[in-house]
Amino acid sequence: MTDLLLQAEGLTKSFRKGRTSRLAISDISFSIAPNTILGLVGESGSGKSTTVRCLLGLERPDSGTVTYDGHELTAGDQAAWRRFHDDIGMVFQDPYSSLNPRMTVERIICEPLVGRTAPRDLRERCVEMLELVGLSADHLGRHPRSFSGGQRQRIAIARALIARPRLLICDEPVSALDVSIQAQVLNLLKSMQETLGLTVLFIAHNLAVVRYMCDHIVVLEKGRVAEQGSREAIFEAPATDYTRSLLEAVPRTDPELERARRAARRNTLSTSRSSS
Ligand SMILES: Nc1ncnc2c1ncn2[C@@H]1O[C@H](COP(=O)(O)OP(=O)(O)OP(=O)(O)O)[C@@H](O)[C@H]1O
Repeated sequence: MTDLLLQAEGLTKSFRKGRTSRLAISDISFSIAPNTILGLVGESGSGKSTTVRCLLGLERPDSGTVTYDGHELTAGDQAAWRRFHDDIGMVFQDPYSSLNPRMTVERIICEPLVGRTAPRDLRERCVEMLELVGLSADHLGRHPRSFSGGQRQRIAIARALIARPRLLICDEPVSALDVSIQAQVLNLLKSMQETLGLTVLFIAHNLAVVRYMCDHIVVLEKGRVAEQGSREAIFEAPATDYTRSLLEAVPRTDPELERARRAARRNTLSTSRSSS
């Protein structure tokens, strides 16, 4: 046993383009402790998806290791990969394309458990999940088209959690939603994390969202880790110009983030004064 649930160590991956090969990620290392939320943040093209694909075994890294619950997955143990995949729930960016429009809500939510749970228990579990995400048994027979974006994301969350995963991977889970309902979905994810004791890998480009959600943050820049640390460290004393530029790019509508931005500027000024 280990006190870390998931570890990436030195992940490096390049893609061939014609005769040349380009590094997508280089020497990415971080770890996630159980029952915490780790944010993976960076601009488009910074390597978030490639990192997650390597973590999930969907891409084979050129070098580096992935270790889950004390077992090194990249050593090639298929049983360890299966256990890892069984422990994962995923919530994707776009609830309009991630839910099959032809399926009822009941089928969508129950799908991960079909063949693994007695049919008579499935409905009960499905209703339990619907209620947990703020919907009800009345919604079982309906199709995704009759739900708003926020409700669809609630259905996606119920589906991701029905098999009781230990690790929830959220890939930009609110960036396709109206700003007005983003907070509701984030609150739901946060309360699910706390209630169910989940470990969460949260991928996002919006720093306001990351600040609200995450305990520990890894900032990616051009395929490398620019910096990583606790939420407080990253937001109050960012160590790199890149993180500071990401902070400055967030719209000035979030008073908490505005405070963090001012603190970061103060810290930068005092650091440059003391070093000059
Ligand atoms: N299959 C691939 N073939 C070639 N290049 C790739 C492939 N996948 C990713 N890349 C390149 O690797 C780099 C990192 O891409 P990646 O998709 O991991 O970034 P990202 O941070 O997830 O971006 P986004 O937020 O836009 O999804 C980019 O330069 C991208 O073009």
